[in-house]
Amino acid sequence: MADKETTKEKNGSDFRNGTTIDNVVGRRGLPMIQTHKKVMDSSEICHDDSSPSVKAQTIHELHSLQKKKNNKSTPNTPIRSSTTTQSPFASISEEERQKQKQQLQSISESLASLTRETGPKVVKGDPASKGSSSHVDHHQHSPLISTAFDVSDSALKFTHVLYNLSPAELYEQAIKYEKGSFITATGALATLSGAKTGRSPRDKRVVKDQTTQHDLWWGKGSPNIEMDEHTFLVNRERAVDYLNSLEKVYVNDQFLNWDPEHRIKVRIVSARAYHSLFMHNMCIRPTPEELEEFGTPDFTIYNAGQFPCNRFTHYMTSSTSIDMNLTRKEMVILGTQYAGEMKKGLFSLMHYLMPKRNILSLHSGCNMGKNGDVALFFGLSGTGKTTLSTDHNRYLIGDDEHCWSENGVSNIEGGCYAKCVDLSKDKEPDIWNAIKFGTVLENVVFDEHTRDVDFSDKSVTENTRAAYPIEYIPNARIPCVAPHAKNVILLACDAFGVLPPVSKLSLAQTMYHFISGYTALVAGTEDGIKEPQATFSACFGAAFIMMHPTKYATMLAEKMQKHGATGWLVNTGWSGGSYGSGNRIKLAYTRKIIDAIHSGCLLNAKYIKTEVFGLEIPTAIDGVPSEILDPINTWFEKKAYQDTLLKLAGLFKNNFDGFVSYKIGKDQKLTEEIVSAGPIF
Ligand SMILES: Nc1ncnc2c1ncn2[C@@H]1O[C@H](COP(=O)(O)OP(=O)(O)O)[C@@H](O)[C@H]1O
Ligand SMILES: C=C(OP(=O)(O)O)C(=O)O
Ligand SMILES: [Ca+2]
Ligand SMILES: [Mn+2]
Repeated sequence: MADKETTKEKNGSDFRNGTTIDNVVGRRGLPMIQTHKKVMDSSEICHDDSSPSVKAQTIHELHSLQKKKNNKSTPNTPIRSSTTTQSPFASISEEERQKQKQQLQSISESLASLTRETGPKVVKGDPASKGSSSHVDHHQHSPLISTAFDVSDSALKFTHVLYNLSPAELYEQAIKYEKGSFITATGALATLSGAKTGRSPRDKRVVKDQTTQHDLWWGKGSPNIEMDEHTFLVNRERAVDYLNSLEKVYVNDQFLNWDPEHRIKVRIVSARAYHSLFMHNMCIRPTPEELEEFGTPDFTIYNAGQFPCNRFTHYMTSSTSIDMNLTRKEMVILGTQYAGEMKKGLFSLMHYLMPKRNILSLHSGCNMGKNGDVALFFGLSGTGKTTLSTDHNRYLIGDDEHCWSENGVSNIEGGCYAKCVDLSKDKEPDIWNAIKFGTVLENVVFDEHTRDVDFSDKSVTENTRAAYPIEYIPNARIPCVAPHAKNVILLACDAFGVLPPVSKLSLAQTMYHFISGYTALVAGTEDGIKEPQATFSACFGAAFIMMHPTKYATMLAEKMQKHGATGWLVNTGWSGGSYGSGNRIKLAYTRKIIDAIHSGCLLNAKYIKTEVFGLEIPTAIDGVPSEILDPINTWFEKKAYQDTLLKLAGLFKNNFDGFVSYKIGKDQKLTEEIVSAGPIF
């Protein structure tokens, strides 16, 4: 290569020096046309004066000009040594040198094996780029097992760290190294999450130790399947060894919670650019100054998702394991590349940390009107939190995870994670427009040539997703904080089609439905299951809570009482029959219902009470056909409606039996009211 260039340059300079044309091109074809009459002497250079010449002497230098090195304003790009400096620290101040050294040391500590004598040799920058820095941090730490001179091959190798890369850099990494990465027509990064296209709640394990055995909810109904400390360490070692065996890992240092008083520092170590970009979008992005001062993280995720867990390991029932250790402040992911595990894993962490500070963590979306009225949207996956909180007429605070403290409501995240199946530009314009450069599009199908995404195509999965930074929604409120909630909207996607499109709830009813957490999973594509499956997920997110549901319910009741919030139950599911015979309530109608809640119109509307569930339903809402407000009107077969209603009521009752013995709030009266706020039949 170098030889060729030298030859080329030689020929060029011969010509420029005024050697006769024939001499230069003579034997190689047509003579070139001479534009300069005068034959120049050797000191003159022939060039085209119309544009200034490039300020580089060599092609190498030209390429080095293309990328501006700017450590001060963009410290979240990897620090690469320039072509002229030997060390990445050569051109920076002593203070900066120390900071960067500490950063590397901290990463080395994160990645340290617990059974060998040293942390890995970490080095910053892409191993593929020639100028990659060579600073090594061979970090010493205290091992669990102390063997005097235990030098392993892994201790001799470098692990390159790609630290807080920008979306553009991560795009390049993904496209170059991760099969299945493509740029779509609107600039999003399409990726595949591999064999797992959804969460694996049955593979989630939580370490039960002296602290957590008392703090957490264990046993029947709890999402916390126990594992012991030792097994966690076995899996941690497996993940860390896997990550260190790679040529490079991605490290994201970011924040959770927009409330500055309760901000949590998280570090995510992962093997894929897809995972790094996903978390870049989903967590709060630090400013360059904040990143410089980051220090030690409060919690670390080791995502070794491409690598399976070992089924001979105790507690493992599949090749997938998502392990949470609250005492060590670590989470390990093995055997699943579904990015949602990281986001929801951190949410579980917040469901532990925040209530300990007397802050309520919520599986809800949140938005705010022009007058400062705040609404929360609780609901399980697919019930409409993201869709309904993204409202062109209101400020978006967040779509999925929030905290409610003495200061008001704050978003935990820095991004949104929207379902994309059947996404339409007309019905959901803000989400549609957010799918652009920087957005991660998981498991979608697109045209091979035009790269237009077909959102109706479920070939890979029905759970196609878009993860984008919250500021991609034009009316997002930054910082994502809001005053106390005025309306608490419980979303249930009722596939039985018997719950009213909207009901106004008493506080006791709100608690009853919050603890029940009813929605229906539609089997649809699954073989065998012909009818919808009711799911009761306490607090509308049982998979993510860490303590007993009544802990969260008590806090919610107190906050709603204190701030005078109204509870609502909104059915975003079926009407006029169950799944299969009826239809899903039109999104346009649900939006009108939500509008009427926000505006305050619905609070003072005329109500009638339903049988069995005892729900208060309005008789009229602007823009919604009145006959659909009472579901019985929409069913052709009234008997079928009654039977289905009673069937659902029975399911509610069975589910709630598990909670009747728990006290909610300070006075016994509320508990009794809650128990009797369920269906009566
Ligand atoms: N009436 C309705 N209300 C809310 N969402 C609806 C309705 N009808 C259809 N949908 C669709 O249901 C899905 C709701 O998903 P999403 O808002 O992402 O839920 P979540 O954020 O709670 O997981 C979206 O694809 C939305 O288009
Ligand atoms: C990402 C998830 O959340 P949701 O569907 O509520 O947006 C999930 O449940 O895996
Ligand atoms: Ca969502
Ligand atoms: Mn969610």
